[in-house]
Amino acid sequence: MRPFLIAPSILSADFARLGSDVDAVLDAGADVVHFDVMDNHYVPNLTVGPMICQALRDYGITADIDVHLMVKPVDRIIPDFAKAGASIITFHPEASEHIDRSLQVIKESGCKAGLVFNPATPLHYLDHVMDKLDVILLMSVNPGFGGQSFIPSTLDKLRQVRQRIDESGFDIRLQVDGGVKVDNIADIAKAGADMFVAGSAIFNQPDYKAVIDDMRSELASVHEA
Ligand SMILES: O=C(CO)[C@@H](O)[C@H](O)COP(=O)(O)O
Repeated sequence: MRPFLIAPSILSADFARLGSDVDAVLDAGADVVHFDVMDNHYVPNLTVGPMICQALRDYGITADIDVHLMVKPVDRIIPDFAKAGASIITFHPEASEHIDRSLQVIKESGCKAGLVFNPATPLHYLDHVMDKLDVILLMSVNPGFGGQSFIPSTLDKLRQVRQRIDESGFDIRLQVDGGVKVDNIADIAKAGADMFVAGSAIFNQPDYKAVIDDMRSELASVHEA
């Protein structure tokens, strides 16, 4: 099994000092920066664009930046994020007119590509694109806001996607996002996730390292089992 990755969501970071807050969470042991892009159209909230991604790179952030596009339309913003330093770009299939083309635009921009499934989005969108995916992200809350509770039916959906990935033989990360905490991360990992996005659970605590260490101990018990 591949190493588990912890990806703090900047949605819960301190935007007034974003560079140093992202630096702090990486120093505390996070692996990847999860960058939530909301457009007040596809989701009812508005966050950040490519300029802020570029600002993090200019500040000196070298970790992978995982851009989760909650925007519609999808394609025209992809090259801007790639130029701004994105490492991974994921989008919601129902927000794209041409899923295969959006994946191709991401790959041609030099980034890893992924599809994101809301709690009620069916998995059939995976049917013809497994060979083009580096990441599958299952939302365990409805997108738009941090601090919501994990939707338990996500565990079954994770098991289904884990089986599809294993049967496909492709090298695809299975990411989960929403309500991920120290006390549920082990169950989420047992269901098949290997990349964990957590916003409020990390950024709302004073000691980021303590939370990330606790998450890693929970995850270690899954590897050992
Ligand atoms: O994309 C989203 C919400 O749309 C997430 O990344 C949240 O930001 C996760 O926040 P927590 O549930 O971990 O607080």
